[in-house]
Amino acid sequence: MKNTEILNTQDEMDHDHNSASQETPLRPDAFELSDIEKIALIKEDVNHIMQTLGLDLEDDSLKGTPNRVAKMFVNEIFGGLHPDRKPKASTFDNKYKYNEMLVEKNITLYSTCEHHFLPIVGKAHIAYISKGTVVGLSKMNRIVDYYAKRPQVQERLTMQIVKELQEVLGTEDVACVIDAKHLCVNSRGIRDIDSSTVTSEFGGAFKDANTRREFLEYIKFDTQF
Ligand SMILES: Nc1nc2c(ncn2[C@@H]2O[C@H](COP(=O)(O)OP(=O)(O)OP(=O)(O)O)[C@@H](O)[C@H]2O)c(=O)[nH]1
Ligand SMILES: [Zn+2]
Repeated sequence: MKNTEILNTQDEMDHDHNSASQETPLRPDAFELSDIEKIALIKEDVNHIMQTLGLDLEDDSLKGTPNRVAKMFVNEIFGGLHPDRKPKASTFDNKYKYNEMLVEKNITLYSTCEHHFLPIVGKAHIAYISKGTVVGLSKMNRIVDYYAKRPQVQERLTMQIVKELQEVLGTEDVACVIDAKHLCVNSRGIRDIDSSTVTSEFGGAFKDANTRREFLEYIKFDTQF
């Protein structure tokens, strides 16, 4: 049986949406250097780590690694640190007058644990109930991807996704559940390959038990095409 660690942010965390705990901790000078300058500095740092480990940086296969890791950090796995990369979420009037919940489920999630810089891999499920505005479906996947591309803890990631969609949609009625594997738990340390972590954030109408249950029922659908 799957051993699932439940971290229910709804019950256990502070719900003040302006609280600093939701913000990724960044220094005030975080964006003073350009991406190109950051890549050059990180390349030197990775070079230093590899030298310390005793690796031969003249080796054909290793010599490009410092540059590859630096580019990957700045442009890919930590690319979501830069606010310029926040996806523009195109919204529309709810002219269809669709007033039920909309669920975008099984959104593939790749993030990085901020404690060990190891991958977090999982699925995010989002629901909202329109108060007059709708958002393009793919924008929900893009918002997940943007906040995932940071050093993260799963609790903060879940809350950041909900807060962003609440702002974009102009409603509190947004929920997110994430089920993810942390390689820092699965592949090192305790090395429990089967455990995964579930977090949830239920805003507005989703605090109601029936509405929440409806969302949780939909995400159980085993959609095959
Ligand atoms: N709450 C929370 N904890 C996380 C997350 N990702 C990793 N962790 C945990 O952060 C903790 C860091 O604990 P430390 O004791 O400083 O790290 P460690 O010595 O490497 O611990 P072990 O993993 O137990 O070997 C570990 O228990 C991780 O499992 C996350 O998204 N949320
Ligand atoms: Zn970790």
